[in-house]
Amino acid sequence: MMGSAEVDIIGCKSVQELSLDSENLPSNNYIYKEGGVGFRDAPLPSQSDLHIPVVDIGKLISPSTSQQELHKLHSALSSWGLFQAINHGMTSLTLNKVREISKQFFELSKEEKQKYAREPNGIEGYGNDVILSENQKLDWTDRVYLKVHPEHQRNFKLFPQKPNDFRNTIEQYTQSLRQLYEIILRAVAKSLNLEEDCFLKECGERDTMFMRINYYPPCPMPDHVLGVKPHADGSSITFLLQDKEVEGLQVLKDNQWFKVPIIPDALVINVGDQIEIMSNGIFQSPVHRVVINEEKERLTVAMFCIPDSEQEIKPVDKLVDGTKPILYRPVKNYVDLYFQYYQQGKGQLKLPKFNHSYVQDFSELCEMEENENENEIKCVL
Ligand SMILES: O=C(O)CCC(=O)C(=O)O
Ligand SMILES: [Fe+2]
Repeated sequence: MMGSAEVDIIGCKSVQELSLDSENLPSNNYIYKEGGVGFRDAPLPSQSDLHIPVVDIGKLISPSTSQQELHKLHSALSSWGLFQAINHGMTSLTLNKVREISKQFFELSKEEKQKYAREPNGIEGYGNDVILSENQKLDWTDRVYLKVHPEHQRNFKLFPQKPNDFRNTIEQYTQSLRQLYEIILRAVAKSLNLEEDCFLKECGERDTMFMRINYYPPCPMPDHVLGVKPHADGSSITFLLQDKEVEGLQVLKDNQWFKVPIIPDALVINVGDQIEIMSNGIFQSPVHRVVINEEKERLTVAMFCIPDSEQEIKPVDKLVDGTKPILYRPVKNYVDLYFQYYQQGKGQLKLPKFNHSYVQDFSELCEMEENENENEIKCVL
């Protein structure tokens, strides 16, 4: 762990700094030899008769149109695990403001940004991948990761004070997404013919929201370096505000990567592993990755909704019967396990399934967690 000089050096630099050093190509830790042109050539779903579904939130909540929109939502989540939400109540002005203050933060000097740096054992703040081993593959991205909900748990020491309107903008954005979170979780439950507050209750009262600003500097080797390696999110649901101009997000469907197109005022909403568990696999958290650009930087803002860590997450009773056997084991504090796994560069955490080889993986993980409490591996951004 952390032994080699090379790893230590990479660890000190932001990806932003690495990208400015035009003399040097990215080090091996960033390179996927097998990458090749396929990385960036993923088709847009529309070129293959498939579409990433668009759901109109206004229609979803209006009694005269909700049935039809619920149907779309159900079909979107069961086929892709994600959709683009339009007419969600936030104006382009609001969304652009969120993009702008995020971009302005990354334009600050290194010293200013460092004031909000993640502590070595912490998870929140400004930084990039935690390096745990020499062979770990690294993501070509710098991040700001902050707990934004509930308000009293915000760690203001790590909230940028510059640009001046950073905090206010994030405050308002969080409030809007909080409302949208409730709307979406209700709709997801209704689309499965469950009580509408079913998933909200399952997520517990002390659920949290973490915001992650992802900044992807240009990269001279875009066919062999990834902005974010393939993963599914450990959340209940995730909201993603994409860059308005630069593509990068890809989603895996039927073993093929597809680009997620840019709709400037839409939010990409995907289910995370914890809704996959609660829905007993009817909705599966999509595997996605980020490719990068040779000339252009890209900036996105993700908001992860996380169930109460004390809450036992399990398939809801009504989705289990003789014809639909229970697929997942109950789990608490899934996100902690998820981060440990991801950080070790093991890729995607296998969900705690019954009757499946995954179970073994998962119990190993639980043991790992118990053994490592003293020597805690703290994670990412
Ligand atoms: O930046 C993106 O397009 C996606 C980022 C992402 O998948 C994540 O932060 O989990
Ligand atoms: Fe993600």
